[in-house]
Amino acid sequence: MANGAHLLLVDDDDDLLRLLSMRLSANGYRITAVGSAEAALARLSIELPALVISDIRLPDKDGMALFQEIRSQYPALPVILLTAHGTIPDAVEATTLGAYAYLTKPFDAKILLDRIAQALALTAPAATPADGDDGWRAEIISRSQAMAELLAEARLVAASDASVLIRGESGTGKELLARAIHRASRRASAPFIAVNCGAIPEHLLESELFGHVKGAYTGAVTSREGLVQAADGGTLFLDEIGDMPLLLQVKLLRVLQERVVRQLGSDTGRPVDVRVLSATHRDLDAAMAEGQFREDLYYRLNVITLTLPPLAQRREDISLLATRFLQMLAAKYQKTVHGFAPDALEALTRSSWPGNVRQLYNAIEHVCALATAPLVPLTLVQRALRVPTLEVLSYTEAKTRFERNYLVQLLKLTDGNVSDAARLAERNRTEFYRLLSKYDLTAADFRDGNPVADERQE
Ligand SMILES: Nc1ncnc2c1ncn2[C@@H]1O[C@H](COP(=O)(O)OP(=O)(O)OP(=O)(O)O)[C@@H](O)[C@H]1O
Repeated sequence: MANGAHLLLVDDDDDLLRLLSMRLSANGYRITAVGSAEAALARLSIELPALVISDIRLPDKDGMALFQEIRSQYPALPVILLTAHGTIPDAVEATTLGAYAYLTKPFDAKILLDRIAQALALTAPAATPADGDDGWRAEIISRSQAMAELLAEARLVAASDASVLIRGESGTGKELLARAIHRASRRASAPFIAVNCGAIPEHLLESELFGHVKGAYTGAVTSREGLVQAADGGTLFLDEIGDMPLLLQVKLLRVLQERVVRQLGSDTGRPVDVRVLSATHRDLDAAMAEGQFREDLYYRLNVITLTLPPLAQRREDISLLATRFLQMLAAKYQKTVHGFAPDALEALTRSSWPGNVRQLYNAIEHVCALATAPLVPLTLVQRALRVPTLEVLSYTEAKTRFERNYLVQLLKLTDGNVSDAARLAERNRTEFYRLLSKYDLTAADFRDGNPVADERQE
């Protein structure tokens, strides 16, 4: 749906301008229509639209010059160019400079509507809750329906004191969500203590969680309060709970049931009031079936489950996350990078992201470090995604590369034994040697320090 998005139309053809305005208004857009580049720049300085649709040929300032000015002054503003046949090369060049798309006149209104919707979807702002009270989730960047629903649920859950199990693949933002729940809860002003149960060795985890008294074990030279106690009044976040050793699971369960912590080596317990949030990327049902995770603890921790969808299932979030991360990193590294070229953003959106938001952040950090222009091009994104760029080789070059690789593979496979390699290639030795010398390959280089007896060049 158009949702009343504001579009600026720029064309010196009055009839087209009128027709387009009617069509787009009928589709729910708010339209400002102007007949020249100067008028367009004036409008932009008054009110920034969500998108500009501009003819490439304009009377005063050329449409291309207008486009370039928009690029430099408002780099995040998407532009769709309209072109007649004579100006197609300019339009193609404009897309390499960051125009979202170009359409050749006469164009199909349906295609224009599709392009507008796509461009707006890539650049739409993050959803802001209607009550404006979004401080609790300020760190969570999202605009997908899936995340909006999850956050609405999290907000409700936060008001209760129920234990919450947050599930989701690694890097989906489980800890971020736990912090947000804490911030939205009545415990917000008390501590939020995060413990990564998978990262602390078993023998240390117990004393980290419950604390110890002086002399409880060799090396316990002073008494120490545990993390459960430190979270008193607040929230204890047990990350990677699926990695908690069975023995500690029993002890944790007892603390949660009795609401009393006993330091290692002490006989007396101290009352504690904590809300427990836990997270796992492991399949706890399978862990329970295998006897690796206690069922009673599972039910105590899992009063409510929230599941963070993998990034690939909320692709609408990708361009927003990427753009925000780029802005944050550009500021951090003091680089002049404003945004992504449309095809670069599309490549990011289409990628599979098995490492989820963490992997996306790392990719953007890579891109930001290597960026040399204000608009990140597709090639740089492909590099960060480790997608090989399509290299068009001549037939001869492609054949040469193939032959060289083929010979190298054969020599590796046979440890440099030319007789065996020639046999596999179904060529005689003389011919095989000729091929090797054509590519400057020496069989001896593939032998493991032991020259093969019968391999002497003929
Ligand atoms: N929606 C989001 N908005 C902004 N940053 C995010 C979002 N989701 C995740 N991140 C960032 O991605 C990184 C990974 O997030 P987080 O540590 O919360 O994931 P996790 O699911 O707990 O990972 P793991 O299972 O590996 O512990 C963090 O740097 C976090 O700030």
